[in-house]
Amino acid sequence: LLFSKSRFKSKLNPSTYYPPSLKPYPLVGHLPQFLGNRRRMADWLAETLAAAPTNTVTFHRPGGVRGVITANPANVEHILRACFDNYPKGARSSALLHDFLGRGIFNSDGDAWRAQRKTASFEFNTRSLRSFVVRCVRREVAARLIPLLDDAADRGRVVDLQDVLERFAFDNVCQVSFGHDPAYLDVANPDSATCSFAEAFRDAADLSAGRFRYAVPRLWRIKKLLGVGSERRLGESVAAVHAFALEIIRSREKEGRLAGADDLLSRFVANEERYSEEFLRDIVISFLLAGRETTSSALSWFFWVLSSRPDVERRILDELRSVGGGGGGWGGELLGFEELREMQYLHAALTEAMRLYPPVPVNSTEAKEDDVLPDGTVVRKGWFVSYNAYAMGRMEAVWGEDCREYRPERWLDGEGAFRAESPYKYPVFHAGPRMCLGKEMAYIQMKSVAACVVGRYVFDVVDGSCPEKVLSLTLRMKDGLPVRVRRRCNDGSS
Ligand code: HEM
Repeated sequence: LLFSKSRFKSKLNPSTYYPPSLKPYPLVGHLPQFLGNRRRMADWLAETLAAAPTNTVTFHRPGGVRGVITANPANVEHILRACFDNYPKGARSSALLHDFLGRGIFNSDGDAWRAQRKTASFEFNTRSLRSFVVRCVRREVAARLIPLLDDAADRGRVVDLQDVLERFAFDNVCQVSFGHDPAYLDVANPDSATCSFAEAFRDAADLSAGRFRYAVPRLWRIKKLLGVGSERRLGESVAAVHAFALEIIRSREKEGRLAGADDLLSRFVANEERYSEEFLRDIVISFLLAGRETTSSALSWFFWVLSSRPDVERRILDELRSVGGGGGGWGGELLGFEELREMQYLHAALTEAMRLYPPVPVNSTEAKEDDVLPDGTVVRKGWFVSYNAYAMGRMEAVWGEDCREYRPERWLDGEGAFRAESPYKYPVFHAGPRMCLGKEMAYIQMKSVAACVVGRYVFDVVDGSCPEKVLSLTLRMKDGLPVRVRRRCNDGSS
């Protein structure tokens, strides 16, 4: 009896139970399973977590480093809120990202994080920043996005929509963060300084993220010491990004806060607190990283999902007409904040796309002390503890039997108004004290772009099969999203 009881307990306790396909190997832990599934990592992890008794699995890395990945909302709440102090980003992640992000808000814990969070959350919540964001987005849509898509429609050109959206987001977040317009979407008039900054930024982000994927954890340190390979390239791109950011900071400090300058850097410079150049550089780089690929990832997946859902597109068009059609047209006009706020169905359609394709698919912390998660999973000091937002969107236990279906209606109440869910069930924007500061800004940007684009154009996706996913800091499409662009007819039909 005792024997069978302990067997039963170990099956229920995910810290000791492994399904046959997930038995760790001596010395190398789960590395063979990770390597075997590297091309479909996101879906493999989602399947593995769905099959686990409490949607939580303990993983072994080579060298015995262990960690827990969960898709269980009670565990997520425990990590992100109830025991927040026990789950900082931790020394490992901080070391991997330090060259690029320094002590910026994304890469700091404790008092350094708290101080930045306090100032930044005050600024992010001001009405003047919100109107500044709306102005920047409208300008970028009118002056660059529409001309680019009109040109593609006139010439019947195929465009990589993911690339277009990433360029759009980069311009936008640079303007909001430090009042600089890199004109990266202005593909017809490339400015070499801008391109090299944007490309150095992209390389620095990709190569820093690559450090997390080393099978031999400290190999990158040896490469850095020797100045070879990816570490040499990382050093060069980080130096270029830092130099560019410092140049802007110095000129801003000289000018002080310019009359009417609403960007985040000017606001930090104008603060009574005197911040060092390094502090300002790190925080600005963190903002750029936060806003650069997140909204573009969300919009790329949204447009891909929409390409096979004319019913959802029709409802967005109806809503557009009801809020902003002006002269009775089908929208596509540049909407203001109030009109965007009224677009509850569009809000739901974007939120639902991010449930299935969260821009930040996985997020990790490091346990400061031993702990037990609400589902009984044992966590040891120093282990990584991650939640997997991608898997959570595909969990029957969280969203019900239709969890894999794209259904914006699940976010609407009987009156058609958007109804938010618990952030622990939907941690797409993180949750608890470190919740995303740019959520409102992101929705303004995404809704403006989606409203304008759906109202004016029809995209024919060149290859209709599901794009291959790249699981990095953000969920990108490996080969982009090539589309043919057509102008929508005046009556809204395609
Ligand atoms: C769809 C778009 C976005 C999504 C899904 C998203 C999601 C997230 C997530 C998951 C985190 C937690 C990351 C971590 O702790 O490692 C985060 C943090 C953050 N986000 Fe966003 N984000 C989005 C857009 C933005 C934008 C446009 C900004 C503005 C610059 C922004 C600013 C921030 C900041 C400053 C933090 C750090 C908060 C802290 O650590 O206290 N985000 N976001």
